This record gives sequence, structure tokens and C-alpha cells, in this order.
Amino acid sequence: MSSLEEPPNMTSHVDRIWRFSSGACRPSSIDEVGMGNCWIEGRSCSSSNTCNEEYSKGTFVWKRHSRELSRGGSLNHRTTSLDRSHVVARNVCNSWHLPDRQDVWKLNNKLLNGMPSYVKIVEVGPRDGLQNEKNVVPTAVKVELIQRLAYSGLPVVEATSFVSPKWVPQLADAKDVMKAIQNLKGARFPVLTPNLKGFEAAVAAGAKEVAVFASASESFSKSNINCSIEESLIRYHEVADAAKTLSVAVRGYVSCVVGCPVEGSVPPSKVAYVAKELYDMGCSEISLGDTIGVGTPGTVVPMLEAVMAVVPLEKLAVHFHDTYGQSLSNILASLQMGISIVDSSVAGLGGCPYAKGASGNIATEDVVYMLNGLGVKTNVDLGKLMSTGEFICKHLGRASGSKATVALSRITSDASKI
Ligand SMILES: CC(C)(COP(=O)([O-])OP(=O)([O-])OC[C@H]1O[C@@H](n2cnc3c(N)ncnc32)[C@H](O)[C@@H]1OP(=O)([O-])[O-])[C@@H](O)C(=O)NCCC(=O)NCCSC(=O)C[C@@](C)(O)CC(=O)[O-]
Repeated sequence: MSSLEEPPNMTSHVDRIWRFSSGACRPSSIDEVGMGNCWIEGRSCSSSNTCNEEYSKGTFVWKRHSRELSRGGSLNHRTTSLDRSHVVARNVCNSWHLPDRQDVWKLNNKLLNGMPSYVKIVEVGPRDGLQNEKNVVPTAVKVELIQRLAYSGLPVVEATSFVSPKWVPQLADAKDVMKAIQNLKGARFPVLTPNLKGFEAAVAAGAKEVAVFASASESFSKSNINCSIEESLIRYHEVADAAKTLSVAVRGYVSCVVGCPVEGSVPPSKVAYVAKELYDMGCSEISLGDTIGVGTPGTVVPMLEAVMAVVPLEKLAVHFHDTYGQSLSNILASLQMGISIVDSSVAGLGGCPYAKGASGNIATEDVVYMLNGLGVKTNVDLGKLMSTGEFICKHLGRASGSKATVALSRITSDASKI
């Protein structure tokens, strides 16, 4: 296969490590790496160095991107707070995995057909992630997590929930969290509100956006919010009306869009009904949640078709839990159908306290990695995001649920040993 035929992200793992291992291509100092003098590209190699030659003929795609990044992108920023492997990781994330959309297009015209050029990622880790933690995370850690996520370039970071502290004690400090992020700029910080009481408390605490959460399954509605679907819609009408008066945007979630832990499979018509109700009452965005992560493209596509028939495509978001490892394929199928808003959780944190056995959301790092590979813009800095994931995982005392983070960390730690 010639280099032109080779898909940009298909370089073998071993080959990549070999390239990293090439001693002649190593940076002579951390500055050299940090300032974007990308050593992988071989610019700092001598002319007799094979590495230079290899990259000039084999990796035209990322090479052009390295140049773009060094002009205005994050490779130009001198990083003092990150250690050497972080900087290396950043270079890897920001150059290697950013093919030119045009080139990918030529190679994979069919795959990219209909796909958006920009995807808005809604980070739900501080809410969906931390609501399910056994131990309550200190407020200061939550606040730092939110700050770091916003600093990574995420446009929306769901911050917390104004729900009953008896039901979800993990987020009982919602007011304090909101107070601490009042002056944080660069992202929007919606919060969950299950009723008017929660909405009023959220607005009083400074929330400018809220989210209501209904279910397409009667049983899940009962166990999650202690009322029927219809009762929940009445409550959410009240919230939506109050929000309209205050010009507060409301996002609407629909849970159990393909399966329910109690009822099993959920018909697409039921999902479409709840989604339309939420949309009609004034929700500006409808997020479709596969709460227990059972969906595959085989069930997700018909569900999306049903919802797209009643709610405008641009108002729809997808929210996949990764219990069965299907999230990325479901996201890809959703993007191919034109969806351009994806929910995810840093380090794959989370799960729903009322859906036993459901694992966390798909890791934001893995979504960004895939979108970078597709040449779809997110404006998220994968290096900063990965170090945010490390920050929260360190605090929680567990490994990251992001496969991209695990793989990239292994590569960079191999590189730093050389
Ligand atoms: C909905 C309720 C409140 C009903 O709870 P309830 O017990 O039926 O409500 P109630 O009206 O009888 O009130 C009981 C007590 O809660 C208080 N209360 C009532 N409302 C509030 C409030 N907003 N904030 C604080 N306190 C509240 C109320 O004042 C009262 O206090 P008491 O008189 O006993 O001292 C409860 O069931 C609840 O809080 N549930 C939260 C469930 C939750 O947060 N689930 C996780 C999020 S959903 C999710 O993860 C799915 C999603 C969105 O990610 C998408 C997906 O993956 O599918």
C-alpha cells in the first residue's frame, strides 16, 4: 500500500512505538518539544537521519497539521505545569491524530458523507460521573475538575444537579459548586433540575442553563424520579415555563432510549413521544440517553429515525453509556445521520445510581480521539483533557476508563524511558 492509500490512522502500533524509539529523533530538551518543534516530525533531526525521510514521505497528513498547530495551535504554548510525558502526550495527541479532513474525505468519502464538520461535546463528568461515586468527592475537587474541563476547550460542562440530597447525596453541595464557578468563563455550565424546587434553587445559585430529565420507560421514571412519565412531563412544563420567563435555556433528557433495566427493549415510538413533548414545551436541545448502554447501531438508528421525524435534527444530542462497549460505534452511526452534539464523560466516569450495573458514559478522551481521526472539529485539546482525566482518576484512586488515554500514556511512558 502506498502512503497515499494508507489511511492516516492505520499506522500500526508497533510501527508507532518504533518511531518513538528512534533515538536520533528525540528532542534535545523539553522546550524543544513544548514549543512545537515536533521531534516526531523529524525537523530537529540531522539530514542524514532516516527519520526525517520517513516522515516526509509517509505521514504527509499529520505533518501539515503539525505546521498548522505550530502557527496558532496549542503546540505553541509553553507548558510549565505538565511534566515531560504530558508534553510528549500532547504532541502525540495534537499532531499524529489530526489528519486533514480533505485527505480523510478522499479516503473515506462514504464514511464521512453527511457527517458534521464540527461536533459540540457536552461534558457530563462532574454531574453524571460524580453522582454515582461511592464516596462524596470534596467540593474543591469538583470545582477544579470543572475548571480544568473548561480549560480543555469543552464548550459545555454539566456542573451538578439540584436534586434531593436524600436521593443523590453525592451532589448535595450543588450550591457551593455553582458559587465557586460563578466567574468561570469559556464554557456553559448547565445543571440538572427535577422540578420547580430544583429550578428555583439552581437559578438562585447562579445557573444560567438547566436540564430536565424524563424517561421513555415507565419503570425507570418511577425509580429515578419517583413519578410516572406523564407526571414528570407536567413538572417539566412548570420548569420550562419558569425558565422561559427568566430566559434560562432548558435541555431535555430522555433516558432509556433503547433499553430499560426493568422493561427490556423500549420502542422508538415511545422515545419519539417523550422527545417531542420536551421539545414542544420549549427544551432547546434533546439529549437521547442509552442509560444502560445496551444499544448498538442496530437499535440506535431506528430510534434516531423515529425521533428525527418529530424533533429537528440540529436539536438532538446523543448520550451513550459504555456498558457493552458500543458507544463509539453508536456515536459514529449518529454522526452519519447528521447528529452534531455528543455527551460524554471525562475518563468515562459515571453511571446512573438508579440503573444498577450501568457503567459510565463513553470517555470524552475517546470521543475526541475518534473525532480528531475523522477530521471533525471539537476545539478540545486532547492533551489537556487527558491530564484532567488523570487528575480526577488520581483523586478517585482508579484507572481511567478512556482507552485512548491508557494507550497514549503507555506510548509516552515508553518514549520517556528511552
Ligand atoms: C425528583 C425527586 C426530587 C422526587 O423526590 P420525591 O421524594 O418524590 O419528592 P417529594 O416532592 O416527595 O419531596 C421529598 C423531599 O425531597 C425534597 N426535594 C424535592 N425536590 C427537591 C430538589 N429539587 N432539591 C432538593 N430537595 C428536593 C422535598 O423538599 C422533600 O424534602 P423533605 O420535606 O422530606 O425534607 C427525587 O426523586 C430526586 O431528587 N431524584 C433525583 C434522581 C437523580 O438525580 N437521578 C440521576 C440523574 S438522571 C440520569 O442520570 C440520567 C441521565 C440524565 O444522565 C441520562 C441518561 O443517562 O439516561
